[in-house]
Amino acid sequence: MAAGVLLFVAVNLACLSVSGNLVSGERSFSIDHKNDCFLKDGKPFQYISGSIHYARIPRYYWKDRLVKMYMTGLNAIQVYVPWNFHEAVQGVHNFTGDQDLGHFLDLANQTGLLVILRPGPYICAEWEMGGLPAWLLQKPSIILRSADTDYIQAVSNWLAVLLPKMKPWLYINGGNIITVQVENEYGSYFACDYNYMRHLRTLFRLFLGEDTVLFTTDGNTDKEMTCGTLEGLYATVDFGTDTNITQAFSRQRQFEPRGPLVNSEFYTGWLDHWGDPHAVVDAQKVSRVLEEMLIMGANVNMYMFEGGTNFGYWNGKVIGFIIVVTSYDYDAPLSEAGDPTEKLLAIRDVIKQFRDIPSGPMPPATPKFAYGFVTLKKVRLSHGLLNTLSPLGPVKSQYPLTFEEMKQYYGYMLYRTTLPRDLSEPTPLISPLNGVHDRAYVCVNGLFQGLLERDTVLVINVTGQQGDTVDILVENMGRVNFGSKINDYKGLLSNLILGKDVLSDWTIYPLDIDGAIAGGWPHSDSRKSFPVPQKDPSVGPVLYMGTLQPNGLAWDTFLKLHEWTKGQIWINGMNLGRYWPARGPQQTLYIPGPLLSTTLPNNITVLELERAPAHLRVLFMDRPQLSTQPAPPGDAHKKHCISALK
Ligand SMILES: CCCC/N=C1\SC[C@@H]2[C@H](O)[C@H](O)[C@@H](O)CN12
Repeated sequence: MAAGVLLFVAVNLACLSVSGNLVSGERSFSIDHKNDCFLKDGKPFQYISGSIHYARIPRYYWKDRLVKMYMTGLNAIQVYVPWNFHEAVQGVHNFTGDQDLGHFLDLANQTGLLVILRPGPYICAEWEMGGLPAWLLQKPSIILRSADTDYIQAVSNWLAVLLPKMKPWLYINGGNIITVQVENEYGSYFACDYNYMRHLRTLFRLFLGEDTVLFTTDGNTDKEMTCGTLEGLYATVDFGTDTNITQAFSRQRQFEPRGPLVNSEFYTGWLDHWGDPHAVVDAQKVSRVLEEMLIMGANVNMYMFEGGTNFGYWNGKVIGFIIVVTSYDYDAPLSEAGDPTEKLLAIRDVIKQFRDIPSGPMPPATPKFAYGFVTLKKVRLSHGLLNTLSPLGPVKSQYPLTFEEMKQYYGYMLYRTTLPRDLSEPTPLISPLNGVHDRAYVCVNGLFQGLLERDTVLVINVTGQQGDTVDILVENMGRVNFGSKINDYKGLLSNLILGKDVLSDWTIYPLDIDGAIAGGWPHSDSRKSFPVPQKDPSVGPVLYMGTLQPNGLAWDTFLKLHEWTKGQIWINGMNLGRYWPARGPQQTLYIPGPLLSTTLPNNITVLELERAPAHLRVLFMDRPQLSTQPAPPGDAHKKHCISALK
């Protein structure tokens, strides 16, 4: 063992012998700067924690995942609170159903798990806009994550709702929250605004009291730690399996000469972007590095332990057109569907060396079912369709308006105008300022002409006659969640040029597809409307529908859209997220069993944006496929199904 590690080990073993002098029965959680450890009720405490995001798991499965984490030997979980998940509309707060954070914390408490809470207000997390609500962008010049007065006002209003709500769950108040993080890797952000961090510290202290352990997390570089840390907030670091542990903790010691060693995000896997290979991290490497840190007496949170899914439009992205996929499996110890893996087994074997593992069997993988093929059909176009999808009606504007200007923040927007002249020859349609955010599907008189894609496809050719209807469906693929470009406006941010003409006189339809589907459309479309003759556009944006007949089972399943291209899918009104098998690596979408009905037909709606296969079939499988490379034959899928755990 390297000398450096021995030094850390010696210092931290001291912590194991100490015991604080507390009034018996008094609850406390604090930092012992003399013996370099946490103290829980006056006794040395080392947390072995895992990240789990309730916003990425249906409420029904929260307990299942938490029990599996407890049975692995964890004594704590780390939880992000996505601001935009709870305040989608400014001033309207939702803490019910899948947003019921209090219920999640109670389940963790009942399961015997302490909580490391990370309320941000920014959280990164490969989550839409890093958890910040898009309505903040109503102020075009807002400087997010700074002392910008409008941003600070919105943050203060949000934390004045959230933090008092969290106070009863503080460990010192009888709950299970032991530490609370302020902001998130702030040192990696350009602003480096100490007034902002001081304001947050004031709010957290105001609402959570002086006794709560507040901390920060940053990458282990000097610049990051310099801008991300603040007096009164305990500085911690994050790093993965390829980082030198001694160097990383030495960096923490530069800022916290005494106190517990903490790796707040030990990466057990990694995230996927559309078009990249599926990321995996070797299980043996994870368990070896974990063991080294625990031997040093370090406190470790494994990021992720249970990743889950970016349902709906919740995925994030990095700058440009590098977009996080729908699955947040993260190659984590618990799979996206909550199945224990070999990696979990290896981690559990390590933890056994440091603390007693709960007796009893590991709960098995939830049952999966291959419901088989369902053949879809096109949704009948009708004159009333736009009234259904855009009930508030269109907005007319000489030049395009953004999603934010239209006060629609997610999904799709239809921009309609007419051809200013005859285009007998293919004529370039360009977005000169790369202003298509993020993809635009261009149709003329209902016929698909091509697509423009941010950063990559900036010109297509168009033909038609003067007066033809030009429909441009613009897709918001998720907002930047990391770095300086998180002011990620969506829609047509600049004019489109067709030949020599600037296209103008737009009719803009905010599309509430989710609302229409939640209202039963298109399966209950009883409207006596006259179908519009379809020029059979087998390419371009087309809606499809179908039904998965009930079979008495509501088991988890995975939907494969083989030979479909790219789109969005809803089942029984739930937006399952984006699919893009043509780009990969993800090939299947996770469908939680509780979403399905055991007795009623399960309604499927698909918005295919580019091209559907002739067979119009989708396949419900009993195993995921997260890589473009098909899973090897045999029991490879059992990589995710260790049901034999003792
Ligand atoms: C090189 C960019 C590093 C950005 N930080 C990342 S990528 C995966 C994780 C999660 O986003 C997590 O929310 C961040 O705190 C740290 N991290």
